[in-house]
Amino acid sequence: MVLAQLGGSISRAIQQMSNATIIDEKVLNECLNEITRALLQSDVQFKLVRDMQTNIKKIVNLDDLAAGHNKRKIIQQAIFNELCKMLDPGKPAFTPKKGKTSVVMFVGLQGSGKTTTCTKYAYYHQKKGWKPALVCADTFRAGAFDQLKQNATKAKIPFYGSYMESDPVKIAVEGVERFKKENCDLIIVDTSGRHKQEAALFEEMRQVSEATKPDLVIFVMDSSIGQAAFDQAQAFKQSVAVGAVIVTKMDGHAKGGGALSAVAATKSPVIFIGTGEHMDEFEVFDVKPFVSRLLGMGDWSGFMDKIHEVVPMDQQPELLQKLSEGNFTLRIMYEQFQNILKMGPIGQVFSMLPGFSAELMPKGREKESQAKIKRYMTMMDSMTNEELDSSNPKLMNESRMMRIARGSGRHIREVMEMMEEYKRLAKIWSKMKGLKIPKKGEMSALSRNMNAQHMSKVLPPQMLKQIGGMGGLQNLMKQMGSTKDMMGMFGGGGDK
Ligand SMILES: Nc1nc2c(ncn2[C@@H]2O[C@H](COP(=O)(O)OP(=O)(O)OP(=O)(O)O)[C@@H](O)[C@H]2O)c(=O)[nH]1
Repeated sequence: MVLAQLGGSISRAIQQMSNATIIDEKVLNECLNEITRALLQSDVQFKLVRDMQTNIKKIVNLDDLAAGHNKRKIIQQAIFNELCKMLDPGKPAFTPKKGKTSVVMFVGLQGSGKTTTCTKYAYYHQKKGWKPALVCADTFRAGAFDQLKQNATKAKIPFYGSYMESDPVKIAVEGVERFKKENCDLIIVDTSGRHKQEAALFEEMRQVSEATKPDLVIFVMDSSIGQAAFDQAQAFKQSVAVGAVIVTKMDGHAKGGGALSAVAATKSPVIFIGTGEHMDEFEVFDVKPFVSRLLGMGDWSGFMDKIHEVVPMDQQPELLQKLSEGNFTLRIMYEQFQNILKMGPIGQVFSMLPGFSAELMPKGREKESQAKIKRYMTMMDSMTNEELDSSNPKLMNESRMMRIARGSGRHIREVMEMMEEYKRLAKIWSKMKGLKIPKKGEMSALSRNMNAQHMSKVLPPQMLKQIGGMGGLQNLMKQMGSTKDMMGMFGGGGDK
């Protein structure tokens, strides 16, 4: 999970606040100071952090919060909203349409990860049914074409470039023309990342842009530069119409928060983040689900998208039906683990599950988590059908656990640990009972289908009263426009 340290610090600050018997000015200030320290450590600009603190204190007027209301949830919601505001540029980015040819030009400084990111972007869309192609118009860096060619070949994506031609504009125009003729619907042009002088670099970008008329220019930047991203993003924006940003190397640096907030301040939307060197270590950046995952509140709709992506179509209706019945058996957990092992970087998937805190899956510990999942599955392979399909927690007594431990060559302590994990997950998923889950391709329907009745099952009763009961909830949902965000905000069925 990216920004695990930042997310963990914020979640801990909120948790400590909620452990206080009375949440007064002092307790709130301590919580906010903790969050301020974490944000500054993530290199978020001081002014942005100060404004956030001021806004939260304005919103959360403790005197107005009558005793008994869920102050923690309300403060968490205020923190959630302010973090979203900090990361949201308030401007959507162009999104390519399948079947309609789009030309996307990548710009960014050498070392930012641009060439790798071009291929990740192409690969991501290829998996979603686009017909992408890559054009290497970086004639400055020797080896740029070879690198793009190697990446493209590995990802089985058509590419165009030249060892002979030195004019980047010529190569770009030829490449775009050729792939238009081949009916590619997403033509990606990689440009030079370095020149002797910056002016020459910006001039070349302008010429390539002039000649290829891209539908979207994506600026790629390395998150390790932190808040300095503001100046760099502004500089590129002044020379070519940057329409979106991809922030790379979010897996390696603690300064990612600074980079993300700085880019938002330039009003350029971040559309993806790079989370590693591999092709699938590439995540859509959507502010609310990102902040929701950061705070360990999960990202239900993102997880459902993943389920649709990896669960075989014929298994989906039955699995989703069982989940919506809130009947989370060990067999479902086993099937989930099988799917999760197929879904790609575990940290990315787990962070979408409500209740899996950001720190639970820090980068580099995925291997350990993967091994744990496999151990759990080995133990479940020694279970009977009755044990796998039962939702009666009392069924699993000591002698059964002894038998399972012996059968799987594990210690009974490990079986007990697995059962504890199962009970925790079952509790989280039980809150999803009755959730209407749309079919594949209608994920946005999740927000339409999840009407107030379902939401009222997930929200804490005091919160429902606070909102003004069912009527107030319907009204709030209309304002929110999308209940999937609300799911994230109210913990998405998290077990807190
Ligand atoms: N850890 C990590 N490494 C990354 C990420 N994105 C790119 N890289 C690595 O960063 C290094 C530089 O990436 P390149 O794709 O060569 O990008 P570049 O240096 O900007 O080269 P040009 O685009 O040709 O200017 C390579 O080793 C990549 O594997 C990321 O999200 N995480």
